Amino acid sequence: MGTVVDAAPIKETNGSLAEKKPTVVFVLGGPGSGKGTQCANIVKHFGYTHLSAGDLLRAEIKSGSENGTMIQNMIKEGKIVPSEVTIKLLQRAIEESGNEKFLIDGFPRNEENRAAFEAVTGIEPSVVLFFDCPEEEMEKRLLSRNEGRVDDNIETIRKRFRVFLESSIPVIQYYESKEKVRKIDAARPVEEVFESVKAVFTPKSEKAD
Ligand SMILES: Nc1ncnc2c1ncn2[C@@H]1O[C@H](COP(=O)(O)OP(=O)(O)OP(=O)(O)O)[C@@H](O)[C@H]1O
Ligand SMILES: Nc1ccn([C@H]2C[C@H](O)[C@@H](COP(=O)(O)O)O2)c(=O)n1
Ligand SMILES: [Mg+2]
Repeated sequence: MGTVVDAAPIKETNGSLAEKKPTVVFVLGGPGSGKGTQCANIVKHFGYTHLSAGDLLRAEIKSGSENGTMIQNMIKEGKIVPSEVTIKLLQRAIEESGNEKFLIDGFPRNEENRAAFEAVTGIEPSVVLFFDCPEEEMEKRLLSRNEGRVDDNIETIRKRFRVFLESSIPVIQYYESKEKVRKIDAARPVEEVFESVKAVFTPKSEKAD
């Protein structure tokens, strides 16, 4: 069967999200770099709502949605799901949250994600966190994650690494050119990484001299 995507236009809420002026931080980094782990810490300390694009897509599969099979197949292959599907899930989660500060984890994964999100929502990120980690360390973490994810096997992990290099790094470079990227050395223990993350979220006036 061909790819199923919702035929309804996703522009229904166009502009309204931007009018609410939410603060959005994109959280990027290779598979297993620790995005989800650090987002959980940021939520506790700084009151953001964590929206993981991968988690939203996995929930969509479980919900029995008509796009479930397509999403499942793409995740198994380490491929990126069409932007209209992922953006719709993100828009809904933002609108339902009641918060105005969001960590959007694992999105945008490619140029199509980036441009479509901006066009549809009118939102630009205030900051882009980039968790920088060597592949060897990410591979070790993913192979011992034990959460039963269909993509945590060596064959899919290698495909995800390739997609990250080919499609996601250019997005990080785009935001570097806009001076929005805060690069974090993610190869250290969780607590040390979070010390660097905290510095990004702490206003200059509150930092010790
Ligand atoms: N700094 C760290 N040192 C060692 N292990 C870590 C570190 N950060 C996270 N982990 C572990 O590595 C695994 C992957 O972490 P996490 O799920 O946060 O990564 P992710 O970037 O969200 O990955 P994905 O892109 O696949 O969702 C988890 O088992 C987590 O407990
Ligand atoms: N913007 C996104 C984010 C995720 N996906 C798919 C493809 C990924 O390999 C998978 C898992 O994401 P993760 O939990 O590792 O962030 O979900 C996508 O297609 N588009
Ligand atoms: Mg994750």
